[in-house]
Amino acid sequence: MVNVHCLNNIASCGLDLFTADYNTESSYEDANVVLVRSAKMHDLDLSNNLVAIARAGAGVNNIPLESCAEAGVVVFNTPGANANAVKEQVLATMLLASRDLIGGNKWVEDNKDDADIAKSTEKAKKAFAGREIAGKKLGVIGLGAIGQLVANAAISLGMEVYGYDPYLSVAAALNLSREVKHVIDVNEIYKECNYITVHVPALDSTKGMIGKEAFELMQDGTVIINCARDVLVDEDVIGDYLKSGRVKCYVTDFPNPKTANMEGALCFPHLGASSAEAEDNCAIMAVNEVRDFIENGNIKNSVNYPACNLGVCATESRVAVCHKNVPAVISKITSAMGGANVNIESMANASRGEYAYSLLDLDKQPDTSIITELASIDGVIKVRVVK
Ligand SMILES: NC(=O)C1=CN([C@@H]2O[C@H](COP(=O)(O)OP(=O)(O)OC[C@H]3O[C@@H](n4cnc5c(N)ncnc54)[C@H](O)[C@@H]3O)[C@@H](O)[C@H]2O)C=CC1
Ligand SMILES: O=C(O)CCC(=O)C(=O)O
Repeated sequence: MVNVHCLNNIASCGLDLFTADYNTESSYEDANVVLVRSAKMHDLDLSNNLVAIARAGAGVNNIPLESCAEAGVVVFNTPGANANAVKEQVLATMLLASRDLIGGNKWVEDNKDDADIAKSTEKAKKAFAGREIAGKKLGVIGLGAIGQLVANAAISLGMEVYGYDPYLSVAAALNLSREVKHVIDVNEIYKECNYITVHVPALDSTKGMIGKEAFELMQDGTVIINCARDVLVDEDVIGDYLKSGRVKCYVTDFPNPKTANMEGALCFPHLGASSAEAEDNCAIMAVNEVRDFIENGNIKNSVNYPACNLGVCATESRVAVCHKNVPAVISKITSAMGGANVNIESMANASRGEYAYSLLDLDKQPDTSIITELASIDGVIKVRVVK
């Protein structure tokens, strides 16, 4: 039985994909697999039972990736599975920041008992007039799964779009409308754009990336949309720029005591991925990744171990080894197998930074003494008999 613990609500259409070999009611302590959305895992212990964590979503800043790698816990995410939901949220908030639909709706709510509301409407509405987004310039910082969808959608809405992503993947580049102006200096976006939306991961290198220097370059009345993570924008200084009018509106999906009380901030309670479709997509992708890992040892969409795939095991046994990416580990593994007269029928190995992963298909079941021997090799982190 494989024990699964869900730290957050995971859509049932995903959990339903687990067969009777999985117990989805496990405690965290007994879990072999953890499914998570935004729950913070940095202060949780990583038990020896744990082999995989799947983030049903994109951002993994709530998971201690390095400690997991060091403990042989493979962490997955679900790239692109919630991107359309966030794209739609960005478009909606761009419109809300341009047309005072929220103020107008509140006015109706406040005047709902006025028998003459139809007449007063025509007088009141001028207070809620706004501007159109067509013809305006949008800067998209980060052209991954979400950024590219936002950029393309904004083009179809008649905006002029600037995109910035120094690590743009070939796949993302191919999906991007040719009308998006790809800039190599992010300052061009700060100087030129009326709307700026950020879609990068929260990393040490991206924290505070939209700060004083960026605000100083912007035009008066700039709208900033942050549906990525609060730490990307310097929220200690943005209040001053909202007061001065340099920034007209700061949309954030990550309210905190500072922004929730900030005039000019339009805050939402982390709703970007909260659509039924995104929740289903993420749950299905996460469970499929976990099942392929547990049942076949294959790794796809990990954020701390390399991709590695040997398909479905057709030999007597398969062993998976998480290890350090250092010399001689693989030769020691193969000689331990040879010494025990176990033949390696096929093998896959891949590395990612300091860590590596090997899958070995064997002609016979290795006995426990070989597994113990493998586990004791210097540089080996975790050994799992997959079949
Ligand atoms: N509000 C919400 O509910 C959601 C928020 N997110 C957030 O959005 C972020 C982006 O999500 P995806 O587009 O799915 O991820 P992604 O991994 O597909 O795209 C991220 C892009 O950022 C680029 N990038 C990295 N550093 C950069 C830098 N310094 N400057 C410019 N570009 C840089 C990468 O090259 C990549 O193309 C996630 O990391 C997460 O924090 C994601 C989904 C839902
Ligand atoms: O699961 C959620 O609602 C949060 C989604 C998110 O922030 C992400 O995928 O990075």
